Amino acid sequence: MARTSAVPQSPSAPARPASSANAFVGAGNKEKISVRGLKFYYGDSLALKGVDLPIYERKVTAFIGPSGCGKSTLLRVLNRMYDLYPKQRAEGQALLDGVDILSPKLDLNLLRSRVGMVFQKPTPFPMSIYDNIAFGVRLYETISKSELDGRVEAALRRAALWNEVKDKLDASGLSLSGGQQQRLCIARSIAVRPEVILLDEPCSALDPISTAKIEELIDELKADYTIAIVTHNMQQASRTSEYTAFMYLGELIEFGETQQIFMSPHDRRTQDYITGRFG
Ligand SMILES: Nc1ncnc2c1ncn2[C@@H]1O[C@H](COP(=O)(O)OP(=O)(O)OP(=O)(O)O)[C@@H](O)[C@H]1O
Repeated sequence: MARTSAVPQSPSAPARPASSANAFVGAGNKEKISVRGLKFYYGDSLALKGVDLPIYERKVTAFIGPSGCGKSTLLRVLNRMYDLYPKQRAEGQALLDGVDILSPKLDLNLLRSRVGMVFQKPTPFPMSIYDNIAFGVRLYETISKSELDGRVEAALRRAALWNEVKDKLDASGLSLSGGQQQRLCIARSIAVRPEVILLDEPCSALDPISTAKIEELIDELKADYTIAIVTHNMQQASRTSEYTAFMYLGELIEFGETQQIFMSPHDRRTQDYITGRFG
């Protein structure tokens, strides 16, 4: 399926403020997503207070910060997860290849085929392993059974799960272990060939071996996908990402190359958070 947008490119995207300390971070990389002046409301409560941030193509960007600072909210904006809730609204801009994700005219199915999301708790559908993967592909494309078989196998291989499930593709996705279920969800996400994958604390419910497998997978996937990951695990952020965004109370405090953020953060709050001295 062609992934053209239903919404024209936005010619009026405001430039990132020149005064921003982060203005030159990542120069030379392509911005896959550009977040500009993003505010998010839960009813009257302002959860994101004007966030500016690039998410670079085929890089991993980690979002860190204390509980409630708005990390998940930001990720949910990027594939319009909030759309089902009438009292939740976003203002500002979030551009995907220059196209405004927040536009009411945007085709949400198309957006979600381009921007996939994996949640903290593994969420396999109550159906077979095969159908968990095939479901999304069937939703977006009409392909032959043999092509579909190939897509299912390729996604499961890519998610490093094929060898564990190839002899039981008809078994329920819910019969897998937590770590396998999470890799199934990642396979489900990549089977529809998204461009961006949002991972919201994907390892928080997993043991260290499953966590290591997911981290290896992230490392492998970034050759082809743009990845944003929310994590409370500082080692995971520093191991998996090229860029890190530190958020606090709905604001982006600091964004930079992961090594810089962890070795020489510019802001005292970032320093305190990554060294565990916060609050
Ligand atoms: N459904 C909701 N209704 C009202 N307020 C919400 C809702 N979800 C989140 N919030 C509020 O929005 C703010 C940001 O929450 P969010 O879940 O994005 O934070 P977070 O950084 O992802 O936290 P955590 O690390 O604990 O997952 C918090 O103050 C939270 O209480």
